[in-house]
Order: sequence, then C-alpha cells, then structure tokens
Amino acid sequence: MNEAVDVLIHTKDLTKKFGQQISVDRINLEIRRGQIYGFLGPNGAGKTTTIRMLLGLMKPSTGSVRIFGKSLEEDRIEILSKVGSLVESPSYYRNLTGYENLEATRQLIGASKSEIERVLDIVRLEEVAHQLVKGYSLGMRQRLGIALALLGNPELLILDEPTNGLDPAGIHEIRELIKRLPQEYGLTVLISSHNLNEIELIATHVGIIQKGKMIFQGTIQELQERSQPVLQIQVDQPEEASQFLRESGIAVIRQGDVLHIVGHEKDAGSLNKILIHAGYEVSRLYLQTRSLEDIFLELTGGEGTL
Ligand SMILES: Nc1ncnc2c1ncn2[C@@H]1O[C@H](COP(=O)(O)OP(=O)(O)OP(=O)(O)O)[C@@H](O)[C@H]1O
Repeated sequence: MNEAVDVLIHTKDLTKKFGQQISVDRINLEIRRGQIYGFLGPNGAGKTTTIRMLLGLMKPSTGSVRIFGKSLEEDRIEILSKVGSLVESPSYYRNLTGYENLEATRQLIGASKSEIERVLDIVRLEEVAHQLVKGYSLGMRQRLGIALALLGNPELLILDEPTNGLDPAGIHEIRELIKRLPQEYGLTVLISSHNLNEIELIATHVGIIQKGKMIFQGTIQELQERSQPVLQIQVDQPEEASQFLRESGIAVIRQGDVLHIVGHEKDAGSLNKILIHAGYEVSRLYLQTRSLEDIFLELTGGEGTL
C-alpha cells in the first residue's frame, strides 16, 4: 500500500502550551487507514487538547498535523470536509426528531438527501428516527451524534470519549457500532477514552498519553506482549541456582531469593525437576500473570481509570 495515502493522521512533535503548562508535549501520532485507534490516558492527560488540534479547533503551539497526507494548516477546509467528529456532547435539538436533526445538519453541509437513510442504517436508529430526541436514551442520543458526524460520508471519524456517562448497555451499543465501521464502511476511527477495558475490546491500535507525553504507541498485541506471565521460583542458594539456569540457556532475573523467568510458563514442572536434581531446594514456584490493566496502570503511574 502507498505509505503516503495509507497514513491518515500524522503529527510531528505536536505541542500545546497554556502559559507555563505544557498540556501536549511533542506527540507523534500515526494512524493508518482502516485502524480503530484507541487514544488512551487518564483524565487531564491531554487527549481532548490533541483532538481539538487535529480538528483545527485549536492552534498548536509548535509542531504540525498532517491528515490525508496534507498539511492541516494549509488545506484545512478540504481535509475537514472528509472528517466526521464528535467532541464532548453532541449538539442536537431535543424538540425535533432524530430525522429532523439529521436533515438540519444535512442541509447545512450540503450533503445529499440519501445520506440520512445511510447514516440511520449505520447507527441502527431507523425505527426511532421519527420520535422526538428528548425521549431518546443517552445511548440513542450518542448514536445520533455519531450519525450526525457520519453525514457527508467522511473517511475518518474522530470521537472524544463517546461512551462518557453511558450505562453498560449504552456502552455496549456504541462499542458494537464502532467495531463495524472499518470493515463495513471503510472508515478509520480515532476514539479517545480513559478506560482501557473499553478500548481493548474494539481497538486495533493504541496510543497511551500521560501528562501530555506519548508513552506507548502500537498494536493491542504489542501492548499485550508486555503482559507476558513471569514464572517465579523461590530457591535456596538463589545466586548459584540462577547461574546454573543461565548456563542451561534460560534468561533469569534474580530478585532477592526469587528467580524471575519470562517465556517459560509451560516449563514450570521441568524447571522444578532440573533444579531439584541439581541439588537446589525449591520452596515456592508460581506463575505471576499481569493483565493489560496492570500494564496500563504501570505505564500511567497508577492514574488510569479502569
Ligand atoms: N483552554 C485551556 N486553558 C488552559 N488549560 C487548559 C485548556 N484546555 C486544557 N487545559 C489543560 O490541559 C490539560 C489537558 O487537558 P485535556 O482536556 O486535553 O485532557 P484530557 O486527557 O482530554 O482529559 P479529560 O478526559 O479530563 O478531558 C489539563 O491540565 C487541562 O487543565
């Protein structure tokens, strides 16, 4: 695939300062076509500020944004005509129906009439389209917000904490909806959240931001690899035992009288036997698993909300 066309969002050292405070600190985002990119971080980490800069709602202090291979500063209108977004609560008229809300926005942006049926179908709101929005559940309102963002058939959808304030059923609805967007409708999605569990279930890629700095960017699998189980073995003569294992080709990290071994979780029984056979006394042997939550908490210094 053509690299330039494939990378939809590319920021270079994107930075935003408010007075002395650096809220976004040299962020290099890279989001490719077809990804669901989860932009994760605790409250106040700088997610909304970054998204506002991506949407041209706020000027970066330094650094640059390229979307669809073009400079946001130079080609703002052309770029934004292909980007749909939902930042904070969707704005709609409560006393109009969902359909009427869509029609008002459709006219404003000059999209074709058929767009309304298309977006209603995507967010599965056809059945309640002619009911007043004030009677909608929060989840339905949020889906209407996404439908409004999808009017005009954008290639890229940017959602800032779209599940904030929703109940578990509402969260589930939004999650299922977002999951379908790349495959069924060819969309690329950037979704921000402070909740790893939520992102883990839908995202293909994640960027984790902490105090304005990007501390991890990669696939969900790469993040999961950091949570490899560790086999811990408590032995007498730990120094000699770890030396013995190293000589057998096993990478060991010794912490006090406990040996930590990564990547040999299936070999617990045989390692136990080898050590005993060599004359070491194993007093405890256990597998410590680390969940993605542990990794996220570790990366964000315990400030992530789960
Ligand atoms: N207009 C502004 N003026 C001054 N400081 C700001 C402004 N906007 C954001 N900030 C500060 O920038 C930091 C990052 O805020 P931001 O809203 O981007 O975080 P966030 O990750 O989106 O968090 P949340 O989930 O709480 O919205 C915060 O410390 C915030 O107080």
